Amino acid sequence: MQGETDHLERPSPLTDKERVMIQDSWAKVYENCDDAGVAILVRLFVNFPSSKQYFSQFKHIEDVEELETSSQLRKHAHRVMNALNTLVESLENAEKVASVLKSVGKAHAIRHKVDPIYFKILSGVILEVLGEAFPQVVTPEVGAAWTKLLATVYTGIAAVYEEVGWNKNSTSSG
Ligand code: HEM
Repeated sequence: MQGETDHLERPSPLTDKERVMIQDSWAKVYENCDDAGVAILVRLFVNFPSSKQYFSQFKHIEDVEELETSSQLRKHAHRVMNALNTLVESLENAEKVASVLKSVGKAHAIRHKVDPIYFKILSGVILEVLGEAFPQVVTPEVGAAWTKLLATVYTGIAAVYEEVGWNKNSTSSG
C-alpha cells in the first residue's frame, strides 16, 4: 500500500495571498471561458492522444479543426471550466472543494473509467495553455499558486479513486 500513497502527499494549504492571486487571474481566464476550455482540451488530446480513448465521438479524430468543433469536446471543455470555476470560487470552503472533487473523481473512476494519470497530465496542460494565453496574468508567482491548486485537485481526485477501489486493470479501454 505504501508505494501507492506517494501521489497522495497533499500540498500545503493555499495561503491567503495565493488564493487572491488565483481568483484574480481566473477572473481574466473565465471571461474567455469557452475559448480557454477548448484550447486546453484540444492541447490535451493533441499532445496526449491516448487521452481521447474515453470519448466515443472523437477518439479517432486527429485533425485539430475537427477536434475544436466536436460537440462532445466542447461540452466537456465547458464542464471542466465550470467545475474549475466552482473550485476557484470556493477556495475558502474546504468542504465544498472536497465535495466537487468527490463527485468529479467518482464519476470519472466509476462511470467513465478514466485513468487518474490523465488528471495529472491535464494539470500540466492547463498551466501551459494559461501561461501562453495570458502571459501578463500568469507571472511566475501566479503560476506557482496555480501549480499548488492543481496539485491539490489531483491529490484530492487520486484519494477519491483510491476510496472507490480504482483498479487500472478493470478499465474497459483494453
Ligand atoms: C479537472 C478535470 C475534469 C473535470 C472537472 C471534468 C468534469 C466532467 C464533468 C462535469 C462531466 C459530466 C458529468 C459526468 O458524466 O460525470 C465529465 C464527463 C466526462 N469526462 Fe471529465 N472532467 C475532467 C477531466 C477529464 C479527463 C482528464 C478525462 C479523460 C482524459 C475526462 C473524461 C470524461 C469523459 C469521457 C466524460 C463523459 C463524456 C460524455 O459522456 O460525453 N474528464 N467530466
